[in-house]
Amino acid sequence: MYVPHVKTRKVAVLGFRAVGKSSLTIRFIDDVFIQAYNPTIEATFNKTFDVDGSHYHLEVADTAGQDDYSILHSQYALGIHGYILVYSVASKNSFETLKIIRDKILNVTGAATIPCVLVGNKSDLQFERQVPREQGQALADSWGCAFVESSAKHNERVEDIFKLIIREIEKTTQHYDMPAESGCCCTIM
Ligand SMILES: Nc1nc2c(ncn2[C@@H]2O[C@H](COP(=O)(O)OP(=O)(O)OP(=O)(O)O)[C@@H](O)[C@H]2O)c(=O)[nH]1
Repeated sequence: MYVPHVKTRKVAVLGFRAVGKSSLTIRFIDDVFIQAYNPTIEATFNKTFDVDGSHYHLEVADTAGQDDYSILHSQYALGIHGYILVYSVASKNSFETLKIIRDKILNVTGAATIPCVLVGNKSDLQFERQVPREQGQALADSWGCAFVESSAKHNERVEDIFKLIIREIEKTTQHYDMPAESGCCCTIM
């Protein structure tokens, strides 16, 4: 009997408070949207899905909202294959804060670059927009990462975020699934 090989990948969802990290995660996992705001302490979710013909078991760490002065806990820096960095298109401050968050990840991991997807969430709030799409795209280009604007509320581009992070991880980590005897090591684990 053919048993498909499942690759396990761990990602962390990081960003300023109330940008929609939990909403995106829960929309992806359970396809629901919760209007009420409940600050996250931390939560881990799991989902198995297919990307580009491969099976993935994705572990998603939904983190507490960060500000400029928050300490990045090491569990979100080590053992994570990729990062989903979320701002709200209706909050310039949340966009600026992401630059600091990414620097903290680079500091803690010691990596020069990290597999990541930059996400401008709440794209449905067009009349409250403070961050033009072009600015998001330019930041993602400067980081060499994928970019998407999403709406957890309207379920727009949500699954794409998780497919994109898998693709970003695979670009840099083809060797994760090699047998241990091959003597390979991982970059940011
Ligand atoms: N209009 C709109 N509201 C959203 C969207 N995503 C989330 N929200 C709302 O924004 C608020 C915060 O959402 P959360 O998902 O709790 O945000 P979070 O980033 O996980 O919050 P913390 O964990 O406290 O940092 C809630 O009231 C959500 O309903 C979206 O795409 N559009």
